[in-house]
Amino acid sequence: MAEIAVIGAGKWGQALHFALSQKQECFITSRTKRDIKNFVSLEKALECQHLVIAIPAQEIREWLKNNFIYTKGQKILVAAKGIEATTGEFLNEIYSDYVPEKNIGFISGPSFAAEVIQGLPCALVLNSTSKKVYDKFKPFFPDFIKVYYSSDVTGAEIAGAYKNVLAIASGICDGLHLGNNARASLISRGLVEMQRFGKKFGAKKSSFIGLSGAGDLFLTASSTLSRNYRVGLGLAKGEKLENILKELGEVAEGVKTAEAIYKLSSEHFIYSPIAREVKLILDGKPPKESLKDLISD
Ligand SMILES: NC(=O)C1=CN([C@@H]2O[C@H](COP(=O)(O)OP(=O)(O)OC[C@H]3O[C@@H](n4cnc5c(N)ncnc54)[C@H](O)[C@@H]3O)[C@@H](O)[C@H]2O)C=CC1
Ligand SMILES: O=C(CO)COP(=O)(O)O
Repeated sequence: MAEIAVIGAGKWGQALHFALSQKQECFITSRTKRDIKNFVSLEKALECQHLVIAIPAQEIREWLKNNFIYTKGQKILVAAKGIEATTGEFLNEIYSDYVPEKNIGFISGPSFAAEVIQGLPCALVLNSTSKKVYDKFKPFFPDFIKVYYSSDVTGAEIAGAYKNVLAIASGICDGLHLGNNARASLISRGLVEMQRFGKKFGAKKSSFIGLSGAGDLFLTASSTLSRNYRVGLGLAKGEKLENILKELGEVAEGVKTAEAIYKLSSEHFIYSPIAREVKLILDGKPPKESLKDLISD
């Protein structure tokens, strides 16, 4: 029996499959059959003792409900970055109905799939309340990926999800040609904003200044390799969200996560001005107006 399988063969699932195939056989599965080495059925993948699930945040509740059978005490790694828009629940809350906390971990950190699949160097954080999950998965990773451990699941999750919203904001800023000064201000204020949001949910400050927060934010908010950043560029040009997403053809988690953060910030009275303006722009507010509102007191 193979030890490890990736579930979800999108960009990130395929990149993780490539990485995890360097030292051992790694299976991969998805809802549509793909021409990838070691592609197997879901049933076969679920027989593995170690699973990496790369299904987007907004889809995972339904997927777990309809497909997931947890009977073998498998160890699970969650690769998605997002907060469920309909409920405002974090991924660890959704998964807690299916997998015991001691057997689950969450990946965070700056890691464009397009670079990982070329074997370029990368550093990730494996976040779990149980270090045993890290100890189990770490040996599976190839030499080009350095994997750190953190127990701050909430901090990593919030950082990974929030940076997607800030990447949209940064794309808007660059799309409006506001300059490097404006983008640097936006990113640094965004870092403070996500930290403030995280504090409300018990996240550790250190997660936001490390790889999971600043690392992933700096990456995503300054590169056209980021889908979320590209959504921002499109919005700044006045393109319709629907058309931007159609053209993208891949998930941009920041879109729905902006809704989730807006909801949670309203319920918990958290000051989240950048995420709020991103949500309003996604709902149709002209980006230039948002900017005025952001810089005026
Ligand atoms: N692409 C990247 O560089 C990185 C992506 N991530 C995160 O990983 C997650 C997945 O992203 P990508 O693979 O890049 O997106 P993608 O858009 O390339 O692929 C998404 C995959 O999820 C599958 N999927 C969607 N709905 C499904 C459902 N209801 N049931 C079963 N499968 C379903 C799709 O078939 C597709 O294979 C996202 O949360 C993203 O934020 C995290 C780090 C890096
Ligand atoms: O999370 C990512 C890199 O760490 C990928 O970001 P995008 O989904 O914006 O492409």
